Amino acid sequence: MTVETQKETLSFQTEVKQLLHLMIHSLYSNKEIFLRELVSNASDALDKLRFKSLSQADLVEDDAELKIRLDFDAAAGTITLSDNGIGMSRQDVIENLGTIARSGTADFIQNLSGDQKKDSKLIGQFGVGFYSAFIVANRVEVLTRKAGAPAEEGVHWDSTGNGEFTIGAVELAERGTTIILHLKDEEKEFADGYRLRSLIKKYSDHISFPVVMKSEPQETEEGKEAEAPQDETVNEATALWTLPRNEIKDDEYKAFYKHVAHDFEDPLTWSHNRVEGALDYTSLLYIPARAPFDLYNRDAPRGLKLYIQRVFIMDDAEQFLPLYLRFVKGVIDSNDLSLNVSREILQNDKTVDTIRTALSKRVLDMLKKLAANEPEQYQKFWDEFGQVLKEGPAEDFSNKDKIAKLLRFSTTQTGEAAQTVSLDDYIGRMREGQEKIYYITADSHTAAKSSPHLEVFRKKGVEVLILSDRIDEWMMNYLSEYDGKSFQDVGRGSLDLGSVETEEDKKEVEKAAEEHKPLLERLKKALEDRVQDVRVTKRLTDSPACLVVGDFDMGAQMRKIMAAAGQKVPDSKPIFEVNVEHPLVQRLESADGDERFNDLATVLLDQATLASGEQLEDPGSYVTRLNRLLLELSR
Ligand SMILES: Nc1ncnc2c1ncn2[C@@H]1O[C@H](COP(=O)(O)OP(=O)(O)OP(=O)(O)O)[C@@H](O)[C@H]1O
Repeated sequence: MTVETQKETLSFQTEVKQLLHLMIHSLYSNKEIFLRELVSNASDALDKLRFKSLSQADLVEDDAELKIRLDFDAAAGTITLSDNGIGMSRQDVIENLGTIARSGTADFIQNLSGDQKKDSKLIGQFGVGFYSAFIVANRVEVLTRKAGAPAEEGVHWDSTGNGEFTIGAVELAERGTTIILHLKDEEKEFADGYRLRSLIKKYSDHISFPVVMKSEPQETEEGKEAEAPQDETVNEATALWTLPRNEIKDDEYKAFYKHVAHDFEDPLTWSHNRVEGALDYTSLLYIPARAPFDLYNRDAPRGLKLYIQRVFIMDDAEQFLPLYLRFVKGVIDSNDLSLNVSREILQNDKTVDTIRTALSKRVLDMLKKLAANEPEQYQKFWDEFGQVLKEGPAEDFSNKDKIAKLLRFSTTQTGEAAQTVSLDDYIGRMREGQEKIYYITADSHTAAKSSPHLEVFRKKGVEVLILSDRIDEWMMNYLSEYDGKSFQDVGRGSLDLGSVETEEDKKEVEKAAEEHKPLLERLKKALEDRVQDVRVTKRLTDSPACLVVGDFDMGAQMRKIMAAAGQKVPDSKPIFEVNVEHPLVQRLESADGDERFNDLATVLLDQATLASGEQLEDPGSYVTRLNRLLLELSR
């Protein structure tokens, strides 16, 4: 290295400091992953150079053999990893190795608990990357020169990982990046040929580029001169997805996933397919075990790594999968697209549309298989990504039945908030004579579980799906039936229990409505500003009254979503249903004086509103009325 000029000391962004601290402390038991991360970065840098050189052939200069070099010095306790890839400019280095650009990072870090065991799992949501070098090194140097830049634009970055780094200009004869790890005393064992070889084999065997090391010195016979160590490629260096499936071991699939996804946990499952015929492409799709922290940020990077004829084209090619499958990671390698595609071209390309349709089906089939063969693993998937899959019926109407099969619900039968019941399970347990799939929506599982709307279902032993995720009511707008059975919101319209309800039940309600007509009329008049109708309920056994949404009116959850989005919410009043068997309603019937009747009726309506999880427009009046009634009672 020549004399360093333009040297300055800069501070890491706060988030980097926090991440470094977290990484060093929580990934300690996985420390060997540093090598995979650095090799993955080197491989990405080579991919990027190869791509750029398609349009700028002179970028590769006279150094066209793309490779990664790994050296070590046991005496000095250093490991050196070099690539002749795209390299970085001074500005690139400051941005890439001093900051984290992903939005939401600060919030993510804020939410860490400080409990190393828990946090080490969470870091999987982040991806580890370059900073993992500091797990084993107490000083890291980076020497890099951007492809195409002159030798004097080399950059030297140097840091002990303690909040600051220095950056200076040096002359570098070759393009690309060299990373020198000065190992901590207790990690010096990594500066060993066998150890490094085995780590490369284990984690980076099937990346697309050769990893070259010097051969180990041979034992020599006395008197003979030792042969000088030779360069040798220590990995297979054939991109994994290009191999036939039967030649790939599960461990190799898993290692490759970690390389592609920068994840340190195994994937839940994968699907590797070669399609030939009208279209010719290979896909290798993985389902991760853990959601990234920014899964719900719809602008966060997502998508597959796109290769065309084995040449890397871009990361995060989101056009190959619909948004509701944005958790899928992997590679698509097409022989039909032109090497000079851009994101804009991909957006309007028929071939891409066809591939997206096929890949969506493939992912759904892969999930179906996982659910059938490894239900516990599927449950893990659901807990992490279920909410995203719920966007599916709206986004991908043609696959809505397949998606519906994959949904999992909490129900009145399980009594727990965990979503574990499939629609097939539900149908398998339907009561004789039950024709519909019943569900309830509410803001929270607790509110849904104690909703008065469930009373008659409990009495009749009919299971009800409990939907309390924000997206649920919206999703149900797109699911009208499953397996020939229609869905019925138990809080909407007139209740149809099919033949679970006897003729007698029906007659009784009709009779009650007739008998209590004057009460219903009086209630309607008293509450006409707030309800569209008053009727005798079939829903309640224990509660005096409840609110029902009209068949074509918007439910409470949707109203809230629309209001939060600043949209105008259509005006509609609920239907008020009363349980004429209930003593409070009977008392209402015998109430004399309009004031007392109105008080009691309004209190019942307010209570029904509260029980449906809504807030009262005028809570103060509710309290005043209730107190007045309580005082009367104690008189
Ligand atoms: N060997 C390299 N050559 C060129 N650029 C590199 C190299 N290593 C890292 N970089 C640059 O530094 C950036 C940050 O690397 P880092 O490993 O921290 O994150 P990442 O690879 O982008 O994401 P993650 O590893 O979290 O998926 C990379 O995106 C890349 O631009």
